[in-house]
Amino acid sequence: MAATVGLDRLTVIPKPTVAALITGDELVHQGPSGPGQVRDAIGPMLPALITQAGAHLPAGINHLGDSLDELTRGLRESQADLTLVSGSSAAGPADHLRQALTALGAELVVDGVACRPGHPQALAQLPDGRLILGLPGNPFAALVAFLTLGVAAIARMRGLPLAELPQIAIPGGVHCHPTSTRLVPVRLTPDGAVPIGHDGSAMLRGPATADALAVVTPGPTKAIAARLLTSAGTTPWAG
Ligand SMILES: Nc1nc2c(c(=O)[nH]1)N[C@H]1C(S)=C(S)[C@@H](COP(=O)(O)OP(=O)(O)OC[C@H]3O[C@@H](n4cnc5c(N)ncnc54)[C@H](O)[C@@H]3O)O[C@H]1N2
Ligand code: MOO
Repeated sequence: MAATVGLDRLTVIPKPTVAALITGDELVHQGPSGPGQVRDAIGPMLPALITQAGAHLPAGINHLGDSLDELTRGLRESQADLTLVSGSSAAGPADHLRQALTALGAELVVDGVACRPGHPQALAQLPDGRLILGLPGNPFAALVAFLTLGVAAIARMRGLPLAELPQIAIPGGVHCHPTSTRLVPVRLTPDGAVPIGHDGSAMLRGPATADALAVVTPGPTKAIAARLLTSAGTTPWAG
């Protein structure tokens, strides 16, 4: 098309690159989990999310143990524009993200987001400008964190505006959180959105079977309308 209108030089923005570091000594990657084990549910969902957000994942999914050294090395060696780290965003003895960021001289740009699930997410910038996004270990919380800060970071790296979220009625109402924005899996009907439950932060059943997520603003009681996270190309539900 550029050639047909006689253009010889074009400004292009390359697709951002993303790396994924999945941490957790308790994680297994095949078959059912045994005592003290958890099947990794974040690694399998990230490639499609990253592609839908418009980025590449050239080095695939990397699995790390729960040590500060391993995480610091993984972050230092990552060449990606945006590195995702799951499972070390909180403040427990095996949660090393903040210490690793300090060791690398990173600036913590966002330290927690007032949303449920997903509030321990963190966004940091290394001295050379590359970004690091901490995803909470609970799988629905990790999904929400990617959709909240991950999609926004990738959109801005691509020079794109953030998607406007349409409003939708919730005829039966939905409970608000007093101080945080709730992300609620919903089914879409001709009358509006209907919450489908199974929305605990460790659960993927609700989001996996939802048509979209309702973005419910904080309030004292129930909301009868919400914004809808469903715009094409940015969510797992886009058709
Ligand atoms: N002092 C605080 N502690 C915690 C807070 C807080 O704000 N302050 N928030 C809680 C919330 S909410 C969440 S969510 C978790 C996030 O913790 P981490 O990101 O450090 O994650 P872990 O503790 O390693 O894991 C939490 C939970 O998820 C399981 N997990 C981890 N990775 C995976 C995976 N890839 N696939 C499936 N499940 C995974 C892990 O086994 C744990 O059960 O922090 C709370 N604590
Ligand atoms: O981010 Mo946590 O409970 O919201 O899973």
